[in-house]
Amino acid sequence: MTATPVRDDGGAAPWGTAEFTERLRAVAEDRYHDRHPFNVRMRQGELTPAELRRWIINRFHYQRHIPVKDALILAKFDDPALRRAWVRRIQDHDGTAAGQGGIERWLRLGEAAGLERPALWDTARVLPGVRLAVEGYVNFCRLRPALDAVAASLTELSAPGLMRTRIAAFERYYPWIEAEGLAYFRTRIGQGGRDSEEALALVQGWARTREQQERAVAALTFKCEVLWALLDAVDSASDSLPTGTADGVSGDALSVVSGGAPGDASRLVSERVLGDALSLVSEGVPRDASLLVSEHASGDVSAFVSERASGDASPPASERAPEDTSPLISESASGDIPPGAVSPGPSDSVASPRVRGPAQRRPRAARDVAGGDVASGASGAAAQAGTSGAAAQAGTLGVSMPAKVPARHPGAPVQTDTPVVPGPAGSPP
Ligand SMILES: O=C(O)c1cc(C(=O)O)c2c(n1)C(=O)C(=O)c1cc(C(=O)O)[nH]c1-2
Repeated sequence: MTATPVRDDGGAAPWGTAEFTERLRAVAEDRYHDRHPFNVRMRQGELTPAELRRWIINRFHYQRHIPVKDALILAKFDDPALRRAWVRRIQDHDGTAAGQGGIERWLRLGEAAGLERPALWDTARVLPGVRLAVEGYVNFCRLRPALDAVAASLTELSAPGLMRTRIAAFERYYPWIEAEGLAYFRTRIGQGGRDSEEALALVQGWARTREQQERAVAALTFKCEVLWALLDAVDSASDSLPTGTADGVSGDALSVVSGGAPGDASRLVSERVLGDALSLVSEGVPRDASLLVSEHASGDVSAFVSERASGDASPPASERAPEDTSPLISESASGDIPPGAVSPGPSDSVASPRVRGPAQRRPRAARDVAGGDVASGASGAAAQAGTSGAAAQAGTLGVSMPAKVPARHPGAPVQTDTPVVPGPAGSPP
């Protein structure tokens, strides 16, 4: 790395492309979840069938939200060529017809491991920490500028190598998982390599100032922490712990927290819901990045929240979805009500986890911030918010609903319009 040149205005000069790229790759190398003890045990053949099934169920929650976050990113692009390129990611996961795509392949992985499809679709079985990590990522991509959201996807630079190792480990140590179940991982080797190289080119082109480059590095660091936190939750799960609570509640809380929603919005939510948790979480958000959210999102968010706070903007009850309309409910509704999933799947027996020291489980950045504490604080808030009678209402509509349907906290912000950005040839997002 070179010494930092200083511009005339006192700001640091941008890194050259090679140094910027090296810094991004260094983040992935230092903090990627291939180093997480759960992944280490997976590749060493040490996971029990119950642990692997727990991972498959919880990772599915991540998988099913990838196209959701990609749709949020797509909506930021003004350039048709860029949208055409990005929409392929959604198709990779959703397929272009029923029975295709990555989500389908992950469901088949579940079946190959003895899990019925409803067990994967059932969000009530998702661990609270996994729910928070995934919603943190989705909301990061919802609230941040395109540069940050695309940079966050750069963990995929490291994914193909992990896939190859995982396939070899599954074939060697977990032969009880039928071989065709590994199609998901095989397909991702090519897709992940292509996606990450495309995303890297975009980020290199967009991040022209040092500040933008640092934002990209911070976004990638955040994403590594998302993946790490997800595995922490899976690794430390125990039969005695409850699984997830209301999707919308925890998600809305986290959208404020991880997205760094500014001004009125964070004050309102922190007073009403999060209390100390908010201050803990905001420590975990890269500082530079949260400043940027304020730049881009503050107007929209505060306008919305003050409307909500005054009460004037609430739609009449007849216009509301059961209990309340939450972007997070609708975001995950497609999965909550999967085609043909009328009942929860069989319960997977989850083996008692091994006990490990907490310090062992997180990369440096995650140990230094309060992510774990926040997760429990935010999920506690979520749990208090309760559930609704939406299932009963949905019954009258002839659709199956999960037993628990989340209520959204009235003070939580909804989706904000992030600025639409031009393609690579335009000015940076
Ligand atoms: O199994 C893994 O370790 C792993 C990691 C990642 C990643 O690095 O974000 C992704 C995936 N898998 C994956 O399957 C996938 O579709 C994917 C999309 C993205 C993304 O951020 O856009 N990451 C990943």
